[in-house]
Amino acid sequence: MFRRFFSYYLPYRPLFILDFSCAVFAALLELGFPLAVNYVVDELLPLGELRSILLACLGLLGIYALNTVMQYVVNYWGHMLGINIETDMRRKLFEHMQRLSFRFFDNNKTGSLMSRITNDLMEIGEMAHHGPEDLFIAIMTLLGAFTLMSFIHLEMALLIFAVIPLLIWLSIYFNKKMTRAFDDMYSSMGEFNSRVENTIGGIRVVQAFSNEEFEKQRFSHDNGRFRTAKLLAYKIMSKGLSMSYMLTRFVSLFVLISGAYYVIRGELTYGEFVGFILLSNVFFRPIDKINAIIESYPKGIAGFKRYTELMDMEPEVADLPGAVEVDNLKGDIRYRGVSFGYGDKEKVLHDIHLDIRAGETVAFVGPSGSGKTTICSLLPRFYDADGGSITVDGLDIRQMTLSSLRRQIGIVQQDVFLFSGTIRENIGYGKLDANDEEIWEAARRAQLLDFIRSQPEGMATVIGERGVKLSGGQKQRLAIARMFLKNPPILILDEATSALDTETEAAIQQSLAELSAGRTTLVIAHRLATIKNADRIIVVTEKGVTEQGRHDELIASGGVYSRLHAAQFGS
Ligand SMILES: Nc1ncnc2c1ncn2[C@@H]1O[C@H](COP(=O)(O)OP(=O)(O)OP(=O)(O)O)[C@@H](O)[C@H]1O
Repeated sequence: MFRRFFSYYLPYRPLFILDFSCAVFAALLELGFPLAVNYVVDELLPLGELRSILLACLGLLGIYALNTVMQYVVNYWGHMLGINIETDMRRKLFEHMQRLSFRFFDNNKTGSLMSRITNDLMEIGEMAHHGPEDLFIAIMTLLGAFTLMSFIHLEMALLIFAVIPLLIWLSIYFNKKMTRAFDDMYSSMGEFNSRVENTIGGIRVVQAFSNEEFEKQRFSHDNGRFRTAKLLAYKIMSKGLSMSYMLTRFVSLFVLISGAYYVIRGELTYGEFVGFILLSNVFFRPIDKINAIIESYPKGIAGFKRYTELMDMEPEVADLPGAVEVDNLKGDIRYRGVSFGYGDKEKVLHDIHLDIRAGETVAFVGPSGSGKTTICSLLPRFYDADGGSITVDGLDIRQMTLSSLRRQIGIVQQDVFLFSGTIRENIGYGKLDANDEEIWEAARRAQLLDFIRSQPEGMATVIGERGVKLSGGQKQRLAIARMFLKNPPILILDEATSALDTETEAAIQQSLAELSAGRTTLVIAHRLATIKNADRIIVVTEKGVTEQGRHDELIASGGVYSRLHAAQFGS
């Protein structure tokens, strides 16, 4: 894992070297200061010459000034190193998430994924800056201070050094406990974010059901759990910090008493005594640093573990080696013996055989949950079939690159998802490099012109989050305009007009008819009235495809379709 972590430093070698060398230099200057004081007290003070003392102090001022610059570099450029690494990781994670398949998003909550991209990575960034550098400097200062102290008085130095194993043991002990506590804290933070995301996203449902009280209680339960997890982590941390503080202060006291003893016995000069005290402070400073690392390290490691878990997750649906780019497909679709199930649950599709000719409009009907949507989801490879094959124009869809296949298929979903932004941006999502003329043309064909012109801001009208400021019909038209712009040879219309009133529906049906002209169109419908004119109706039940044919033929055959029709319209 460490190797993997350090690989993120590679692009920033010069920055790392700069930061590291400044930090080492600053640490050396820190060590030099007690020696200088020792010299001033023992050599210059007895001479009684203020001038040379002032000169020496001027030298010290120089050391301080230099150190100030070093500190700035370490703080600013060092953090820049951490921020760069954090930014790279965030970009990689985001890019990786874009590749992950539908099933992954079916099983993971949005809030918890967001928490990984934001909080976790912030902690990793802190660790990336402080971790290796601070550890190295801490060890270096510790050994440097010890060497200098042992030159002054070996016995005292050895006694102080004896405390180190105890401090390190304390660190390791608390570190382990804290890693676990922070792991829990981040898991509950993910859960907590999911809850917030869900409730705020669904606030309209909450208010419509007057369930605010219920949501408040659920929220405060999760909030409480998060608080407990966080408190536990900080309790462990505080115990560790207090123990090591107490220990270091004991040692300082010990230095004072034993130093005074040796001065009285004449084994130590005043200057050496002062130098020793200052050095013992320098000696313990790295321990504070180590404690700081102990605080950030488990958080960073917990975050990095969660990060690598996600990064190691391979997309279930991906390009096969040698997959080809396809373009201008005609849309001749064949399903051969296709079976599919979501996870460990019972299979939804068994041995599906379908032949859809290029340019044909077929409508899938059947009882709810029979698998109509699932059949269509396999075509753009949102999920891969477990068995059998699907071909378009004679080529297996697994032999095509995912992106080129999906460019050939347009989907108008039941629940149109619009991004917060302007009308123009949302139509333009169908073809990112579309010019104004193309966008206006798409809007015209989707019969959106009157609406756009009635808005004071026109195309620049902001439609609110997920398009809340639009009516159901306007959202549908926007989705249709997007499709005109994308202009794919294959279309999937998922219940596209089920939520609209009769008049709007008729108008939208007209746009849809225009949209589907010349394209292979798969319609998933419940409203049998809207699909009478389909070239073919395919009836899907739990048993698979049970009937297919034109409306009149299916009514005449007296099967499932005629019963569904009778149920909707009366016989
Ligand atoms: N993402 C999913 N994860 C797990 N199970 C799913 C998922 N999507 C659908 N299912 C299940 O698969 C079965 C078929 O669902 P599908 O949406 O294909 O049916 P449908 O015929 O389109 O239904 P409807 O007409 O109600 O939209 C259902 O039992 C459903 O519970």
